Amino acid sequence: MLSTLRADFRIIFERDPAARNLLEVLFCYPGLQALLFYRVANWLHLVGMPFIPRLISHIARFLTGIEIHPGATIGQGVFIDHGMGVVIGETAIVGDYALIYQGVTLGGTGKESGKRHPTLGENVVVGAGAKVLGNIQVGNNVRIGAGSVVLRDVPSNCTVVGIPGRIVYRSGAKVDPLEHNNLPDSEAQVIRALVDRIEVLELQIQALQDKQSVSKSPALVAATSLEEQISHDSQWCNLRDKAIQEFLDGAGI
Ligand SMILES: CC(=O)SCCNC(=O)CCNC(=O)[C@H](O)C(C)(C)COP(=O)(O)OP(=O)(O)OC[C@H]1O[C@@H](n2cnc3c(N)ncnc32)[C@H](O)[C@@H]1OP(=O)(O)O
Ligand SMILES: N[C@@H](CO)C(=O)O
Repeated sequence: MLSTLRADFRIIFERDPAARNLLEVLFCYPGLQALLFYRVANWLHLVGMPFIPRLISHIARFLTGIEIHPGATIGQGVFIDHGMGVVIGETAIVGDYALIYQGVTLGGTGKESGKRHPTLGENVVVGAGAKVLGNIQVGNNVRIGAGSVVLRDVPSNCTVVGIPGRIVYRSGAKVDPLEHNNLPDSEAQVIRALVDRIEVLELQIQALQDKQSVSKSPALVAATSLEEQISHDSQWCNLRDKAIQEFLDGAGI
């Protein structure tokens, strides 16, 4: 416990260029004061004392503007700078040496029960006003930009910014939000569409040609000429029958 308190105290000088001396840090850093209250409340919470831990947390919030549920788990050397408006939920876990600025919420989405608050790895920076919501895992050395809303797991060594939070740096390398290597190739798409269209037109032309060649097939030609022949023959028969009939009529037969 003592080493944790020492780390909570010392880290302020390392992390805050504005920190001048011991007195200033002890009396003018609400983050440190809230953590001191939390450490007592958390100990009482863990030994199963009812009500008092919540009361301590409530008094701490009144004095510092920082609300840390006694059930939260907070590592050593955590620095809550400025602090006003910070809310850390009951099942949140904050790894060692996190730096948390004012207005940060480590909260639930309102849709989960049980473990419903985030888990932050070690050495995480959460910028002013950022909201980290839900039972998500934020890896070590992650930096969350001021004003971000993080709703999904973040791997270690990343920088996340925006709403919803998106990774802009991963292990020191810039992440292209447009992922240019995965962009759709519009020219290739147009060419593909044209090739497809040409294939369809070719098939249609082929079908027309087939139809034409079928209509000119020898069988059809033969059939057509036979039909013509039959028609011609039947016309001739009609004429012949008519002539015979006229002859018979003329002969009075
Ligand atoms: C009184 C007081 O001072 S209170 C203290 C308040 N300060 C804070 O809360 C600090 C919080 N820190 C931040 O938000 C910082 O910008 C960090 C931690 C995100 C910077 O992390 P880095 O890994 O160094 O990222 P870097 O600065 O290179 O920015 C990366 C990209 O994210 C953008 N970016 C950085 N911060 C933010 C943000 N909060 N919101 C949106 N975009 C951001 C940058 O513009 C940059 O975009 P680009 O690549 O298109 O140029
Ligand atoms: N306390 C930090 C952020 O405000 C600084 O002075 O830079």
